[in-house]
Amino acid sequence: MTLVAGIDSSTQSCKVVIRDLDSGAVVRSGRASHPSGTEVDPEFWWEALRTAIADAGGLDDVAAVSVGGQQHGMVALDASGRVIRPALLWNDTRSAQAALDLIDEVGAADFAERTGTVPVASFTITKLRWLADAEPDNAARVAAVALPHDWLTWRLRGFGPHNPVLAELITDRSDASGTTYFDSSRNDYDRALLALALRRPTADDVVLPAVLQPDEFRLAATETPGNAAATPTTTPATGGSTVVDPAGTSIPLPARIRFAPGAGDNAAAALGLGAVPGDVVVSIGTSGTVFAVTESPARDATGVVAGFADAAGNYLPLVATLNAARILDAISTLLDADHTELGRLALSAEPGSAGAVLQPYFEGERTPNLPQATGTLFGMTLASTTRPNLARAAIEGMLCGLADGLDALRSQGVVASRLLLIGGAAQNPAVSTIAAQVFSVPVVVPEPGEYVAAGAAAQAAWVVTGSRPTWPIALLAEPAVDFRPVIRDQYRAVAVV
Ligand SMILES: Nc1ncnc2c1ncn2[C@@H]1O[C@H](COP(=O)(O)OP(=O)(O)O)[C@@H](O)[C@H]1O
Ligand SMILES: O=C(CO)[C@@H](O)[C@H](O)COP(=O)(O)O
Repeated sequence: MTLVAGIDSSTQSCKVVIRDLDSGAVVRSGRASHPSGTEVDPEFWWEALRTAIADAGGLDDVAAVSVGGQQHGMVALDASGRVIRPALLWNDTRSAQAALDLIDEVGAADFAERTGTVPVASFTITKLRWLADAEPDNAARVAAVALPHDWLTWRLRGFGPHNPVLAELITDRSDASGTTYFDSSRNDYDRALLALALRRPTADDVVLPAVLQPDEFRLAATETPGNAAATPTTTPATGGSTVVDPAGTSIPLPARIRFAPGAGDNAAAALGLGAVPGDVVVSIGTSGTVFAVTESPARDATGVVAGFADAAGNYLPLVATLNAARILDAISTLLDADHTELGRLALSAEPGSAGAVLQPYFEGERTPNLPQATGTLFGMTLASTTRPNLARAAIEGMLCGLADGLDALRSQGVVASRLLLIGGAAQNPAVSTIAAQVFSVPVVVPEPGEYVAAGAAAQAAWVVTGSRPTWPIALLAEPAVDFRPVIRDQYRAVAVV
């Protein structure tokens, strides 16, 4: 049996799945938590990755591995391969003004034309401009910029401060397209935009990860000519090699293990689900995302739809919200209920929550672009202010933001024949039931699973066989369309945009 490993280094945790290459069956898995906060030292991700790999029984019998991860986070490295400051994550809104400044300087239409996307605070380019303005000494030291999955792949291969070969950073089109200094039509970086962000005359000397094709791979540092700083040793049990890290953080890896390019988490999920044109994926994790695989790029000059690339050579127009599963976490805590009880309460209320409407901008919002916003509960009356209505209003408000996202995708020509609901909160039956009331498209809930890690595992399989695997997807539920216009009508009536 040939095994491949897929990793999802997401906002809240790191998940590892080991799959059988032929059938796609999950053979074993592991996970570990990430610290909370919108600014995180990448060493915590590395530590969580090591823990999750150990929890999954190690990688010493896998043929290939690939890392998917949260998009956009700024991992700035100096010339000695050290992380200059904690990474700013996709949900850190401090670069909102930097986004406005860059749009002023470049123009929204030009940004959309050159990169597919108009920047908001989430995107890497705005974080680099924030660094240049707020921490110029740190900005002056930037020798390379990586994304979370690029940096983890580099570390896993045996590079790092102990072996700082910046030129060995690798990535893929999907994650590169989330920087807003990459043009996924030309498959090349826009270094003029990068220089503008860093306030430098040129950024030609800044190392950016090499963008690999889906069937391209790299080997470990010990097996990469000219990069032998990490001394090879032999692992007796497997006859393989160990990537030695003087900091004592080695992960045993088999000889000749292949490292696939990795991907942004949403593109990896699309791959893991086998999404095809006509499928729209709604992911409800820390972020809420709505996206689709398309054959041509989106270029939305209004900035609502991000014109990303996918991980298989197509495109991935996407709308993201900052407020998704954690709204349900917060309301569960408020109601002193666990997720199961929250769902039970929500389903005991009527569609429309008796007029209660939760606009869930608890962490500011990205879509609509309101980084300073806060959440608001509208429609409080003696009749509506009950635990069931509040539980339902939380789910309805969260889903209405995503339904607006689907409308925006459609305005870019995306066809929605069915909607695949994934992510931590999709496991709640109340979420899928209410989704069938909010979206006027058939909803399909795949079996609970780590679809980002599944997509990364598919990338790993791809670099072993040379072609994309077709692994089956089991469905958990297909709730009948039960569209209740009252939910979106009420939400629209209170909309702050
Ligand atoms: N049954 C459930 N109902 C509602 N929320 C849930 C449920 N199970 C998990 N979650 C929430 O889903 C989130 C984790 O989802 P995940 O997709 O792994 O997030 P991320 O990829 O952003 O790290 C957490 O906020 C968790 O509390
Ligand atoms: O910013 C985006 C997409 O543009 C987010 O989707 C991040 O990629 C984080 O994803 P999760 O950790 O919430 O799954």
